[in-house]
Amino acid sequence: MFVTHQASLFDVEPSGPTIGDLACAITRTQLSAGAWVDHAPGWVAGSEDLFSDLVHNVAWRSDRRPMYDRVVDVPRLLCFYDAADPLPNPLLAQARSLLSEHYANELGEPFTTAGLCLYRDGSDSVAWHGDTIGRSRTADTMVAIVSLGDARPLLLRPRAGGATLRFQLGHGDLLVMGGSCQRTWEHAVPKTNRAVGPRISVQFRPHDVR
Ligand SMILES: O=C(O)CCC(=O)C(=O)O
Ligand SMILES: [Fe+2]
Repeated sequence: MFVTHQASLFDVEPSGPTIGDLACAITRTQLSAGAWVDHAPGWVAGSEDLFSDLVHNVAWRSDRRPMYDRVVDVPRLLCFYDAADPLPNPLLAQARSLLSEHYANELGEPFTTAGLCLYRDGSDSVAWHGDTIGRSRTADTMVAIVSLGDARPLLLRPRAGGATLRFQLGHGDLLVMGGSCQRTWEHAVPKTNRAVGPRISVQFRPHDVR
């Protein structure tokens, strides 16, 4: 495989990965315009095994997209699992069920799809955007992100202008964007010159939200 990753000393559990109790772990930050973020650092403990399973066994593909007068590689590898597709590791199915259960009342529907991104190094990134394809263009919803591998900052900024928030995400952390967040805020994972190892982001979304 093309990526190398050094296991974090703090992240290797002899018993393998385990998922924590969401109710105790989450801190909510209320944002402007009806948006919010929930953050649970280290939600998946011992996530190193899960990370290395996904790095090696997911059918990662690179996407290309038009930019100005050229077609360029999207700077990260991707794999998308629709609601009916089996997830590549049982822990992801468990995470999705726990998230669906925890947010059932507030979200009113389960998380169904899983989008996986692999940031191979600091030159992989995602530019400022909201996940506004589908119902999230017009309605409140949630996008739940589980981060594995090396930490990278996920930035959030209000579309109306204002200060940028920064969440350093990796090593089993959970971040959930909710309310109007996809419409009224944008998020990004910027490139960095720092030496960073690979990171995997798993995004769980409800039906017809991308
Ligand atoms: O890397 C992340 O956690 C964010 C990915 C993202 O925003 C997206 O794929 O829509
Ligand atoms: Fe996104």
